[in-house]
Amino acid sequence: MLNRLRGFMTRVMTPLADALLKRGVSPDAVTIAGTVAVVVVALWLYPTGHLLVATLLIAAFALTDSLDGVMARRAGRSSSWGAFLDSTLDRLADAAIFSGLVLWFFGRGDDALAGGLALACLVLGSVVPYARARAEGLGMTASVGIAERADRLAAVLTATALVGVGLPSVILTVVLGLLAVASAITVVQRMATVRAQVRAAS
Ligand SMILES: CCCCCCCC/C=C\CCCCCCCC(=O)OC[C@H](COP(=O)(O)O[C@@H]1[C@H](O)[C@H](OP(=O)(O)O)[C@@H](O)[C@H](O)[C@H]1O)OC(=O)CCCCCCC/C=C\CCCCCCCC
Ligand SMILES: Nc1ccn([C@@H]2O[C@H](COP(=O)(O)O)[C@@H](O)[C@H]2O)c(=O)n1
Ligand SMILES: [Mg+2]
Ligand SMILES: [Mg+2]
Repeated sequence: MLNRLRGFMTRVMTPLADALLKRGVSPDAVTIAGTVAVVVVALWLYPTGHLLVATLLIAAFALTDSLDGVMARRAGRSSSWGAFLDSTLDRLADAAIFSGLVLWFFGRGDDALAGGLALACLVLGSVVPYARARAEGLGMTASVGIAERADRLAAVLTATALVGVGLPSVILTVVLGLLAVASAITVVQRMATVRAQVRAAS
């Protein structure tokens, strides 16, 4: 759903992208720095219970995933390497965010249900992009579904921030549950679209 905001994000990010390019910063550097920042914050501040600060930092750093692509396109430097690096490091960032929540809930957060649901989001959320990557590797497409990456991040980050400002933690439990279900549906949607393409080709 949020993928529709790509055009808007490009317009918002363009001045910053141009300024960074002018200073000699490469898209790859932004991809790597943004991922390292998300991973460090998620695995450090979530397990220690700093839910609000961690979420605000992660949301800011996660936006570098829009920035790097804008930079690559503005500089005419979009490359297969860049696409591979971007997608691979996205998986690390996603894994760190949900792992940080798992560590919190099974640690001092002391909520096994929320921890289990965060774990389900971690696993199902890694199958969603795998299905797309495998489809694309086989010459098909599968970039469909109700819970693509930007949707998953927006949902979990918003709910975590709300709990971080003091709202009941059941909000995050419910959102994690819905997100796990939405991720599973997205996997099924991607399998269905690949199956349809295979059938149409045979
Ligand atoms: C009480 C306090 C409340 C405060 C709440 C704060 C919480 C924060 C809430 C929301 C923040 C959302 C952050 C979301 C960041 C998303 C980043 C992102 O994914 O953007 C880039 C992305 C590009 O996608 P890629 O093609 O690089 O990625 C592909 C994707 O990962 C696929 O995964 P799959 O879908 O399959 O699971 C992979 O398969 C594929 O391999 C991979 O390549 O997407 C976009 O560009 C889409 C638009 C993103 C929209 C983000 C919305 C952000 C909302 C507000 C922004 C405000 C702007 C401020 C800018 C300030 C700049 C100076
Ligand atoms: N270091 C990078 C990062 C990205 N790219 C190119 O941008 C595309 C992804 O754009 P997003 O707006 O979705 O981040 C990616 O497929 C590459 O073509 C790049 O070249 N180098
Ligand atoms: Mg990117
Ligand atoms: Mg990306």
